[in-house]
Amino acid sequence: MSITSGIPSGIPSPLKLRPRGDQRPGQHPGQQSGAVLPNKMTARGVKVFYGAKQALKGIDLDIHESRVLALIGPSGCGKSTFLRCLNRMNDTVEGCRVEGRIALDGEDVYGKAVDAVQLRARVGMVFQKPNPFPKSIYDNIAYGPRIHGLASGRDELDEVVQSSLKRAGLWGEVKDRLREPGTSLSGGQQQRLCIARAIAVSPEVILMDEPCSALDPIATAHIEELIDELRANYTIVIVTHNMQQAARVSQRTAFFHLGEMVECDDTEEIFTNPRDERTQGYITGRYG
Ligand SMILES: Nc1ncnc2c1ncn2[C@@H]1O[C@H](COP(=O)(O)OP(=O)(O)OP(=O)(O)O)[C@@H](O)[C@H]1O
Repeated sequence: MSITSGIPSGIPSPLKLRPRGDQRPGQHPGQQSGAVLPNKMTARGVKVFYGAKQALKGIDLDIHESRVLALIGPSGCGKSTFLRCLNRMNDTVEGCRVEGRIALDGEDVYGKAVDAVQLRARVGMVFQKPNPFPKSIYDNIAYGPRIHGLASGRDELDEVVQSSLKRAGLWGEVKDRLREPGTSLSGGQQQRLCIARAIAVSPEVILMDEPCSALDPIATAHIEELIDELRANYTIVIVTHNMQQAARVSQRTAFFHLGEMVECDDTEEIFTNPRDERTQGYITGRYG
């Protein structure tokens, strides 16, 4: 499947900055121009503190259903921190405090009634470094459905394992070696295994934190194609340092800087016609 987004493969120079406040009436700064798409998740006034240090300074962002949203920005600007707020991975970080509201289908994910483990099944995560469990390829995928009671018997579990591996584009390569350790796969295959593992519990949103940074260009191309295919069924948020990758895989891009979300728009707009000079500086390589 083609993953071109209409943007040339190099990083295009921005044509000009749009004047600040050049927003359509009623449009939220984190909202895409053009057609109104349903929000799968929303963030409002999200602040994050690590002890006394503030890492996010009030993020407002809409995450549209069945789209890929890329989070870009210089190192330390808070992209991963924001990503981890979306499925409460920050709950596991000592001294981390989150304020504001994050909703999934309108429901506050930090609400008292919300079970973080269940939330993480709905909002799955793929990490920078492939991290298969020290188990067989089969058991890597079967683990989540087993603990969440998503398959009623062996046949159903086999079916979930097969369909997850197919969706992750890995079935053909591993169907005859399901009992081999997940760690016996190549790095790119391991990352697709981790994506299959996330898919196996039927998530609605998949968060990806620099999923290709440990991979070679061919494995990266495989994952990028996969991301494009997956968005038909899942909402995806990806953190990437690679602006060509953001341009290739995402429909919307949000630029973060020093704990703020500076602007979010159609990816093509961000890369050709950013509103803010900080975005322009970053995408033209002046800093970051
Ligand atoms: N566990 C932690 N404890 C203390 N400070 C942290 C922790 N995690 C992140 N930070 C700080 O929060 C800020 C944002 O970090 P974060 O990792 O979210 O940025 P990032 O944009 O994802 O960076 P990078 O692109 O380098 O991965 C940084 O100043 C970082 O040092």
